[in-house]
Amino acid sequence: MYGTDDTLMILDVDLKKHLGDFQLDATFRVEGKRIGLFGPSGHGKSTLINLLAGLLTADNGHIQLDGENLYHSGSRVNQSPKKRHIAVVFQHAHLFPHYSVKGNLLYGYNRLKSGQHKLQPDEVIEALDICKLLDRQVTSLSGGERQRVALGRALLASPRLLILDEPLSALDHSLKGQIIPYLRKTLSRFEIPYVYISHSLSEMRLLTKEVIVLDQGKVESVTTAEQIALERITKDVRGYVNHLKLTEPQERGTLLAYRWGDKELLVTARTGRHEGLFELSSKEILLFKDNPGAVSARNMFEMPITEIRPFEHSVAITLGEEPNALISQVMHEAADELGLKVGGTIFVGIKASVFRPLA
Ligand SMILES: Nc1ncnc2c1ncn2[C@@H]1O[C@H](COP(=O)(O)OP(=O)(O)OP(=O)(O)O)[C@@H](O)[C@H]1O
Repeated sequence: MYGTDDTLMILDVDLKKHLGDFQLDATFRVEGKRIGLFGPSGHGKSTLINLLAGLLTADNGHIQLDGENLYHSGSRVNQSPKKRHIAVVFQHAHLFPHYSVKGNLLYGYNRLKSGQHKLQPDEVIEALDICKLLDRQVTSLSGGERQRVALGRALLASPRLLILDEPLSALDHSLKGQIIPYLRKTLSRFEIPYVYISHSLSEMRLLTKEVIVLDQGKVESVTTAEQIALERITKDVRGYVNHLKLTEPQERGTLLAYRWGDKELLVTARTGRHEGLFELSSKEILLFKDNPGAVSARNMFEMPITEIRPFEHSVAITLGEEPNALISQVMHEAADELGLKVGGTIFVGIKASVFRPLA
């Protein structure tokens, strides 16, 4: 997790909306500034955010943002989208084709009254690394560049709430990997609260804190992406995916060595000297009761056991403390044989080849 929580947004929603055969019946109250809206396709995420932004009107209910009614059917309040000051970045960046990148970026900014500008163009342009694109026509941009410009335009409109509606889903895997760091950096730097919509749990974990889970038009829970990931540990073939931030590699023969807390991790160089986030599945962390001596795993440490959580078919074991904690998983029988205890220690083996760069 990153950023501070000093500008929390309170969003209180109770909405009903009938669309053909679909019924949205969403009730939740969430406090935070990095909110996720998560759920399978067709379960009402876009309908809900269109209602929040005022692009669609509910049958009845209310939307309160920081105590102010944006919509309240009982009191006949229904603020226009413009008055709500909510900016939306859609899946396909809807840029104005007849304006340059600069023209697009400044579109909302130039329409604000003085005193309404929360952010300045230079800082947004720098954070999104789009300085070299300013004079380009938007029709010549790549998908990732278009999304960065769309995000910059939305931020410069100084909204009270930013909605990101699956902003990465139209991009291929490697472009996603490139744009996620910009999103993380930009969204954590500027104090604009946002709602991030996706059906990717990985994006939810990297970009949000509180998560509203929609299921068939209803709010199933308000939770965190970490909690969802943990609960899926036995259902997901990849188990629980640990994210490790590794920088400044040193060469160690054919491997790369990264400093990780007080330890050194040896990693196979798959994509050169990658710096940033790496993924490591809970299934790829082997546990040993005693030091096994010579093994093929290049990484072998003794780590403290800080939490043990039993799930249906396996047990999740947290090793070490944040920001260098890892979650491993073993079957219940193995957990018994290993004699795991919170406060005890265990030997941990990880092959150098199992770390995957996120980009
Ligand atoms: N105007 C409409 N008339 C009838 N049904 C609609 C209308 N708009 C949306 N729906 C239906 O409402 C349901 C919810 O749609 P919505 O777009 O909100 O889902 P979603 O969770 O955003 O899905 P996705 O992740 O695929 O974007 C779907 O079954 C959709 O077909």
